[in-house]
Amino acid sequence: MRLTGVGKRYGRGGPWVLREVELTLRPGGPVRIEGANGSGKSTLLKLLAGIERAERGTVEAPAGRAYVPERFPPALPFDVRDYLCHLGRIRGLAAGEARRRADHWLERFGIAGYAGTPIGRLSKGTCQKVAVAQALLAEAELLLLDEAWTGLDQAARGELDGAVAERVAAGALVVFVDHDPTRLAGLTTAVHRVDGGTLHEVPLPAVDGDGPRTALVVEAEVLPEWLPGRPGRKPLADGATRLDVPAAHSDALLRRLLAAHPPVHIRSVREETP
Ligand SMILES: Nc1ncnc2c1ncn2[C@@H]1O[C@H](COP(=O)(O)OP(=O)(O)OP(=O)(O)O)[C@@H](O)[C@H]1O
Repeated sequence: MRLTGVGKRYGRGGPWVLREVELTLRPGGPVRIEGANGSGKSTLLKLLAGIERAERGTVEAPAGRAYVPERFPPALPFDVRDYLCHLGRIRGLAAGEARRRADHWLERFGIAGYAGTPIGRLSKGTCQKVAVAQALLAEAELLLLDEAWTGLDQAARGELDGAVAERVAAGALVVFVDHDPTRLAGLTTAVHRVDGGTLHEVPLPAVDGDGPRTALVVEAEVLPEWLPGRPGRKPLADGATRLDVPAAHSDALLRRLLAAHPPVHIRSVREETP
């Protein structure tokens, strides 16, 4: 995915929100876009999603794109499951598969009980879960998340973290905006900052190495290349691998390992205080 010399402004004669933006992204890990309020992060994601058009330059992005907007329009004349199935069909899924995926994501986000509820009657957080589900259901090559965690309860935030790790493991490119600097820390492979209308790559924040750590002994044919917390990996004499991460990343790491294909057998998990 590549942006070359991209310029964007809203309306003729309006100020340029983005100027001469150059960006090349490859699958490998989630990419964070950061910047102050109003700097142009959502605008950049809309360009990548194909929702806004650049006045200058070119945007090359895969056709298979899914997007969670910062504001999801809740006044849609659909029940939750019908809406998800409808979007699945638009994205080329057969009716049965669209329904299977809709039910899968409703279940994972704990909102199966709302399948028959009109979207306009949902609470804000439940509506956000639907917004996230519609994007995940597509299994798109490019997944764009604009503050998608905002308003989700803790369990759903964890589900979304896990879903991002699964998309990355499947070879998708994930680009996200979030004001929490620890969001997907350890999994993120690049950070780009929007400032003064242009984009600069910034160094990845260090994963904290001084606090408590978690050591896991796992057995697997192949371990996923990207793991939350960027764990140290030490092969053991009996063929198992010892993974070592800051304890703050252990839940995300466990979730990722439990969702791995081929499966990973977790032999032991131990907290270690320095
Ligand atoms: N549809 C629009 N019409 C006119 N101006 C717009 C429109 N959308 C965004 N802008 C302007 O473009 C600039 C960048 O907005 P954008 O929403 O991309 O910023 P952001 O970095 O995502 O902000 P935040 O962190 O507050 O979500 C702002 O000055 C905003 O007012």
